[in-house]
Amino acid sequence: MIKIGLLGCGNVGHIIATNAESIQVTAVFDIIPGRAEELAALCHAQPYTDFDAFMQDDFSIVVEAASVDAVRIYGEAVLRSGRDIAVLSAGALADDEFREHLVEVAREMGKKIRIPSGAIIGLDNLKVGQISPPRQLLLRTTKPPASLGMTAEAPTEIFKGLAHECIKQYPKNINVAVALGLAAGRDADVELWVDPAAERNTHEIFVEGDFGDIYVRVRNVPSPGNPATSYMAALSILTLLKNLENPLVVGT
Ligand SMILES: NC(=O)C1=CN([C@@H]2O[C@H](COP(=O)(O)OP(=O)(O)OC[C@H]3O[C@@H](n4cnc5c(N)ncnc54)[C@H](O)[C@@H]3O)[C@@H](O)[C@H]2O)C=CC1
Ligand SMILES: O=C([O-])CC(=O)C(=O)O
Repeated sequence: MIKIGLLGCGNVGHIIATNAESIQVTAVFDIIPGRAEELAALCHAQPYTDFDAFMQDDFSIVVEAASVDAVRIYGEAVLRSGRDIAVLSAGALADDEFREHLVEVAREMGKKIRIPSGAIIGLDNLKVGQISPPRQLLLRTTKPPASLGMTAEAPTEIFKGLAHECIKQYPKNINVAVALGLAAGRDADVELWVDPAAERNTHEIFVEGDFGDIYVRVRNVPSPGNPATSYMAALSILTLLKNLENPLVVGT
């Protein structure tokens, strides 16, 4: 059974730790002590608020469900310890210099940085863009205003531009856009909307290239502990973990 160290004991951390049927969460780490202790008690793991102590525990992969900052702070140390890292806060990799360095460290150590599809669908086949670059790659995301900590009377576009700029302003809300770009091999265009009538987190993906054109709409149910995060994002990382040791690999 694969042993994981969980970095981040918030909403996604809870979903992972309490649904970990074919994986064993041995250690959990959070900057907020109460969170680490509460989650550790739920899944019979060891709680840590000190990163170096956490890294001494017994696990083969770190699952990051914390923040863009956490990836920047701890990503390299995880890889240098000889472990893979699964990254949900993919927005950290929007910074070319940081990403190239982290990838170089992973290559040097023979380890992997794994990015799940998260709150969207189809990252696997969007990778065809690495061979046949898409002319259009647009993500239109619409969320309830409260999930971004704001109010709005009507549907309002709060950002239009490139993913690597959007993630700087909304690091808790648009990691999907950066993941999309990493898959397709180019920065995605982003339109971020808030809509007071929205009950779901909707991601619409528009792609056009020599291969044809694609339109995908994902209408995600918000997760119970954090409405900004879609429930699917937690299921996606759980699925990645469940399949790590499966000899049958489905998807590009
Ligand atoms: N790639 C994707 O499709 C998606 C990515 N996300 C991202 O996943 C991450 C987790 O989401 P949630 O669990 O809903 O967030 P959350 O806010 O409920 O939980 C995050 C936890 O991580 C802890 N944390 C944050 N920074 C830390 C640090 N530097 N060191 C240690 N602990 C730290 C916090 O104290 C908190 O307990 C967020 O960054 C979110 O933006 C969320 C949805 C989709
Ligand atoms: O969960 C979502 O719908 C998207 C999200 O927050 C992110 O990409 O950071």
